[in-house]
Amino acid sequence: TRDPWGYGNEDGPDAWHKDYPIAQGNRQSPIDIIPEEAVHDASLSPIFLSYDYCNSINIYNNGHSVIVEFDDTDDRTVIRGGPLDNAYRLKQFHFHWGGKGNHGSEHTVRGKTYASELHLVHWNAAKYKTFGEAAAGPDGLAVIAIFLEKGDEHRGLHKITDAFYMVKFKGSVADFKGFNPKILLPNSLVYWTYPGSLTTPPLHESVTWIVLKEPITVSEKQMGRFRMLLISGEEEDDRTRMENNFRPPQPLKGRKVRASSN
Ligand SMILES: CCCCNCC(=O)NCCc1ccc(S(N)(=O)=O)cc1
Ligand SMILES: [Zn+2]
Repeated sequence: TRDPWGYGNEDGPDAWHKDYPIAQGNRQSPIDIIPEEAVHDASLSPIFLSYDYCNSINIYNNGHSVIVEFDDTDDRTVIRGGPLDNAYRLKQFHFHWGGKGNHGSEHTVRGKTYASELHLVHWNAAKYKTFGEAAAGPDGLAVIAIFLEKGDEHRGLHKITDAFYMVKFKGSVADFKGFNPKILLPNSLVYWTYPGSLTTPPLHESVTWIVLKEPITVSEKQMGRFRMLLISGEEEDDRTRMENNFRPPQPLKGRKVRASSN
């Protein structure tokens, strides 16, 4: 059975509010970021990523995205600093992407879209007992968003795109050990931050967003690998490609976007 929601005409972002009324809430994500309107906050410390003992466990296709999961049973892989009051543990990362061309990101910058957007999802294990609980709490999650811009090939991305053949179908999972997402970071950790939500159902307003200003570049060939993933299960007749799995920008509703200095 397929989740009642998706990215098609009938079950896409404009219909989500019927099952998830929070879709029309006051701190929904993504948003369009206007750099000139971001408040420069000198009190915002740099983001610290402690990813040295990071180890991935598996890669799976949930029919909405491709997800790499991590062992989050201790504080071995955390982010701290910036807008965060304590350490947040890395749980998973996943992507959103388009069809052809340069659309596919969720956040936009003065209306500019990117080919894809990577989300590194962390949860507040100091305050919540489980990820599921944190995902529903106002300060439960911290997601680092990284834009993927079309350009030269990204050498770190190959390990992930080479594994996609193992998770072509919805519901498929495969071992994926020893991948450290540190290699997916751009040179600069300069960021924008604002209070928002999950960008997919259940759309909980539980995310402190940390959007890096500097994109990483990926090649058209690498983006093509994402589009070989399917939203259909192996047993289904249809072979529907996984693409355009992004939610468009949502109303800011008076929220402040803050900019870091470094
Ligand atoms: C099986 C019961 C699970 C309980 N519910 C778990 C749950 O709420 N999961 C939310 C998963 C999720 C969705 C969207 C993002 S995004 N795109 O905003 O980074 C990040 C993480
Ligand atoms: Zn996401």
